[in-house]
Amino acid sequence: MKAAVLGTGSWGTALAQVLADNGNETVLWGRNQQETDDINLNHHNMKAFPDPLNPSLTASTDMHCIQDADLLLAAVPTSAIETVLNQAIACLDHPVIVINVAKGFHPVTHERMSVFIRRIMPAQYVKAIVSLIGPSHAEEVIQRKLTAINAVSEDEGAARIIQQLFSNDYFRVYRNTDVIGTEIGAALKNIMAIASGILEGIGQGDNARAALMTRGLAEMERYGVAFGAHPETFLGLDGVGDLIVTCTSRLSRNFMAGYQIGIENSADHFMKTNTKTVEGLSACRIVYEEAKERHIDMPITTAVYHVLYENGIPDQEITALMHRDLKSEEQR
Ligand SMILES: NC(=O)C1=CN([C@@H]2O[C@H](COP(=O)(O)OP(=O)(O)OC[C@H]3O[C@@H](n4cnc5c(N)ncnc54)[C@H](O)[C@@H]3O)[C@@H](O)[C@H]2O)C=CC1
Ligand SMILES: O=C(CO)COP(=O)(O)O
Repeated sequence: MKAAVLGTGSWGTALAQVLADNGNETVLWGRNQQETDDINLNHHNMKAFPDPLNPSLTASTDMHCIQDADLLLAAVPTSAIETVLNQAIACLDHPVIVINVAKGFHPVTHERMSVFIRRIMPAQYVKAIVSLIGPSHAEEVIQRKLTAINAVSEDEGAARIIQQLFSNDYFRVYRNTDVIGTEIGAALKNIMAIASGILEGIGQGDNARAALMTRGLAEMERYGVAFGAHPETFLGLDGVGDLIVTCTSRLSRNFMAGYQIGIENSADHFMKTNTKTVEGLSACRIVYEEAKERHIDMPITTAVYHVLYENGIPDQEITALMHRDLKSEEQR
């Protein structure tokens, strides 16, 4: 198989290395010449990692590098995916399996990533769409540390191909057909990771984090089910799995965003200065708006929304959450 990976960021580079480790010819497309030179000449992507890369990886800033690929893996943030896929479409002349790894929603239409990709990719260029999502810090995958993730598609044959293609000694791929539940789980856990970082930043402890993760999971499931997800999906890699890895780790940019906001007891400075990919910021806005319209009870998302977008004070939002009407709380 020849694979083309769009994006020379941390996740694109790490997944390209998994493909290269498995013997696939793999090229990365990126917009930054310095990064593609670093990959081609030094077998490094210093902007993303200090670790050396599989030397068989190549990179290019010319989108024509995707032309003979069997597989197109989009590894750019949700905010950039439309621009980048449109550039890719202009260079395609044959059908490919499209893999999405972004966790979030289209910033304007609020579509899940696979829905958005299906809408903008001309049907004659799409063999299948698969989301490859799960608890997976790129910093660990690049060091070939053990990771398990889901290949998600309604097309079980395509999910099976992706499962075989990526699985190896350190990377184990499961399959799931609940596209709605997995994509919603992978997006909403970023909101909970921001909340978890806030708790850490304001000096709360393990009890608070356990409560947040448990109630956060209930919220993710409630939202997902309202959109047609299977509730059991949220007990899998794209629910509780990804929730654990991001709510408890300083490798998570969403957690670290929350941590800074918690320390400062305000999101003001962070929102004005952040340049990193923190998908939970736009996911929070989108989920807040969608939940409001559909009357889905999302107390943690609402509190994070107040902090990020309405100058809410983190410790006051937490006090308000603790004083919610007890009668409305279910047992779990
Ligand atoms: N880093 C990780 O551990 C994981 C990331 N993801 C998801 O993967 C997606 C990408 O994340 P990362 O690779 O970590 O982000 P990153 O910030 O490390 O890299 C993003 C890449 O996209 C490129 N890019 C951004 N805007 C662009 C534009 N307008 N045109 C062309 N290229 C553009 C950047 O140049 C960079 O190469 C996100 O949705 C993230 O949630 C999912 C699982 C793990
Ligand atoms: O999705 C991830 C791990 O599964 C990466 O999390 P962050 O985007 O918060 O770094």
